[in-house]
This record gives sequence, structure tokens and C-alpha cells, in this order.
Amino acid sequence: MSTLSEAYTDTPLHLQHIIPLDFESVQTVPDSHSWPQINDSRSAVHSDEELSIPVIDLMAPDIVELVGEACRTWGMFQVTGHGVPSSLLEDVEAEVRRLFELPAGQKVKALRSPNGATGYGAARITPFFSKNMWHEGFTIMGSSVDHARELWPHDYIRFCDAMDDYQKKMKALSHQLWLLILKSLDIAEQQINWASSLYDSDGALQLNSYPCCPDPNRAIGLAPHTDTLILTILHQSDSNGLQIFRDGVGWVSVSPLAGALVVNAGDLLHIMSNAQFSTAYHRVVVNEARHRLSIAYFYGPPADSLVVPVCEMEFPLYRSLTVKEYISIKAKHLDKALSLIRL
Ligand SMILES: O=C(O)CCC(=O)C(=O)O
Ligand SMILES: [Fe+2]
Repeated sequence: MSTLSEAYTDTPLHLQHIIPLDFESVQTVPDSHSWPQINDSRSAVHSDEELSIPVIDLMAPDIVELVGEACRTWGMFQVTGHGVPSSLLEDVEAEVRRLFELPAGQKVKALRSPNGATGYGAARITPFFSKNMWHEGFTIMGSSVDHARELWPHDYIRFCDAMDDYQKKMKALSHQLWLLILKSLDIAEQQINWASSLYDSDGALQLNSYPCCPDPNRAIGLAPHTDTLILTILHQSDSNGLQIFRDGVGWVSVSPLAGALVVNAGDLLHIMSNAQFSTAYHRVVVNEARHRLSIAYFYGPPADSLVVPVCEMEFPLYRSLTVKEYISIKAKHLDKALSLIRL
């Protein structure tokens, strides 16, 4: 059975697409990171409370309907009452900060290799854009020990323990959300041939850092994209930056809410739901004063699983394909991947 990590390493990147800028060393936004079109017509940002993604309490009696409605309209919501202790969120965030505050020369010791999955580096979507992002990341698929040891030869265990603990909690919460999603789509677990192996699958953890930026209007933290797998759970540090695109409206801010986690639907869930659920198109903007951090957990089935649009009454809108195949199409075509498999 091939793992998600193998599916990602099938598409090697070039080193110039991996090494982030040494953000500490620059006082202005260099040309390599200067995005002329940030203030295009689609970038009117809405940050009023009227227009924001739903906040859902996992303990609510009508939780199935709430999750279904949020996935249909936004493809994203914030969840409270999730049972992940705030002390764990604080510990993980502190470890992530400890990592990104290391000097650039130290961080590159844990660089992701061009055909590797785990390690320090730029966002995977970097090669699709002519400009680089105001971002540095650290991806964990499987164990982080080898890379963490490069960063802190004598003090890596607390980082690895915090990441392992957090991944376990995220996996359990993802599974809980997944069962709610199936219910809201009226799908029995037995209808999906990989439903039971989902719990054995290895998710991925993506640590993101958006350093303070001297000219935030000319830089972007993370270019617009959708997430690939079934769902993503995101913890964001206490500063704005994440935005979701809403048709007919524009970019809408997803402001951090103490203790809440952001959940978003990915492409595979959109395909599986036969486009009933939206895959969230989102981006991250940067700011001048705060170093923003986020921790994303990506949840998906093993790479060999066949994803089939579930539809009883209508025609399938997408062809069925394996997770591995979709990851590979996305790695080559990014935003066009879904249209390429549309029937
Ligand atoms: O930093 C964020 O808020 C979002 C991160 C994200 O979209 C990702 O890692 O895919
Ligand atoms: Fe994302």
C-alpha cells in the first residue's frame, strides 16, 4: 500500500523552489517577492461579522446539519467544543515559534530534499508562480525526528513529542468530522471502500510562518489555492491573514477565534460529494507588525484509495481516480486539476 508521503515525493521540486528567503536580512520587499497584482478587482476584503464563515460547536444537537450547510455554502467553518486542550495548542504553537525563530542558516540544515516530503522549505505551490511568497514552512509526513535532530541536536525530543501528540489529536478530530460529513451527505460508511482505512492513513502536518513584511501590499503569504485532500484542520496564531474567496463577494477574512480551529473541505471531498461540497479557495496575506504562524493538518485516505463521486440520482461530475493520481495531476496543474477530471 503506498503512503501519502510517497505520492508527494513522486513529483520532485528544484532547490530554487525550496529555499525560503532569509526574511531577517531584508528591509524591503525584493523584486523576487514583489507581486504586482495583489490589489486586483477580486481583492476587496470583507471583514465584517455579518459576512464570515460559520462558527460551529461540535456539541450542538443539530451538528450534522450545521456541518453539511457550512460545507455546501463555504467549504469552511470554525469549530469550537472540539476537545483539543488549549494547553496542547499553546505547546505546539510555542514549538513552531521556536523552530521558525532559529537563524536561517540553522533552518536550512533541515531542508526538505527536492524529492522529499518532510522538512523546512517554501510552499509546495511555489513553482506555479513567477514570484515567491512571504512564507516559510516545515512539512511533517511520518516522523520528524531526523529533521528535528538537525535543528536541535541535543534538544529535539520536545518538538517531536509535541508534533506527535498534536497529530494524534488531529487525526481523531478529523475522523469525527469525517463521520459527520458522511451523515450529512447521507452516505453509509460501507459505501466507501476505503472508509475504514482512513483511520490508518498518515495525514500530513504543515507548519507555516509568515514573517513581518515591510510592504504587505506588495507581498503575499500564500497564493490562492485549494487544499488537495479530504479536509484540513488549521490552528492559526492570534493574527489575521487567512482569507477565503466567495463568489460574488470577494475575499473574506477568517479571523482567529480563541480556542477555535478552522476546518476546510479539500478537493477530494468536493469530488467525492459530487460537487455538493465546495473546496475552499483561500490565501494568506501578510502584515507589517506581527509574525503570523499557522499549523495545518491535512487528512486523507491512503494513496491507493479510489475516490468515486457518490451520487444516487444524478450523473457523476468527475471521473473516479486514486488519491495518488489526483495528487500527481494537482502537482502538475494546480488550479486546473479539477477541470481536467471533470466529465
Ligand atoms: O496559514 C494559513 O492560515 C493557511 C495555510 C494553508 O492554507 C495551507 O497550509 O494550506
Ligand atoms: Fe491551504
